[in-house]
Amino acid sequence: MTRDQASGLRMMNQPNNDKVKVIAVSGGKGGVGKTSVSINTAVALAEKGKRVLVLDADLGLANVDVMLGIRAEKNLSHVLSGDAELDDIIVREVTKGIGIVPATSGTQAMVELTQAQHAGLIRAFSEMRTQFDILIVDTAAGISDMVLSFSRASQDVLIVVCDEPTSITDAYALIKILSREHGVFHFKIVANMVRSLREGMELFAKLSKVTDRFLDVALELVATVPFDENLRKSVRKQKLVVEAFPKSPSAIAYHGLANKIMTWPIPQQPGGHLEFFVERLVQRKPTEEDRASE
Ligand SMILES: Nc1ncnc2c1ncn2[C@@H]1O[C@H](COP(=O)(O)OP(=O)(O)OP(=O)(O)O)[C@@H](O)[C@H]1O
Repeated sequence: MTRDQASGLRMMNQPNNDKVKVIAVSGGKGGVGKTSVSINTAVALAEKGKRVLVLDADLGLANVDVMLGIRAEKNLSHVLSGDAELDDIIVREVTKGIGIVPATSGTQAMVELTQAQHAGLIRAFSEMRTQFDILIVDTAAGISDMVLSFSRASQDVLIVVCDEPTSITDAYALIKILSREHGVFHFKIVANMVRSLREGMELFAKLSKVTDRFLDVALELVATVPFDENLRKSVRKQKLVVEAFPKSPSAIAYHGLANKIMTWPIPQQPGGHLEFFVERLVQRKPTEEDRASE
């Protein structure tokens, strides 16, 4: 770590960034509902008085853009190159209490960031003036280094699954690589697009059966989101279901998840969790060369 990075991390010992909870939303497979979970839960948390930042680590702002009819001129890549500050790229017009950090363009892996970009990322977080309580990271599909870095760095990892063989196998592959190579052993499962609570529990049981058999991990079912036509209807209105149809089954489920999140412990280490998050985010996996020089 360079001197710049270390001093950037020390700067995070400020009340501004104290006690931030960081949650990654992953899933392995695309289209399982990660963005819907991230953004609706963020709004539900905001309605309960939390200040929430959603870091869109998916490709572009495509999903959120389409969902909400917003367009971002600058994104995380401008922050990494030093052309913008995090505070300046946050999209705030979505709904009161939440801000969105648009994704970096392309799929550049966090582990492939240059030294200057590493320092830029740490500086960007440490200098952030925006105050928030919860950071939700909406990761991309797949098991790219970027997805792994964000999941490894977060305090809680939510895995969204639906009842399709490919969703279950992709979620399993993600859990396997996170546990075997990145030291993540606890996963909070969201069963999405299910027809009943029972179907949600069966889906969770299917996934747990394989993880129990082959991996040393702990899974917890934290939400069952019903299949809900209102979700698609609200997208057509460029609104979120929690706002457009607050009494619909999925909105109730997102609120239930938000209530649970409010009970999860907040990190107590000095500087809150943001320092830890950024430190882990930019950590490289040791290379053969590193090992040889040890
Ligand atoms: N519970 C649900 N009921 C019905 N439709 C849903 C539900 N959850 C998500 N969807 C729909 O499924 C589609 C994919 O959802 P979403 O974009 O949230 O998934 P994603 O995992 O973020 O996808 P991607 O990997 O492409 O970013 C959207 O059209 C969304 O409206």
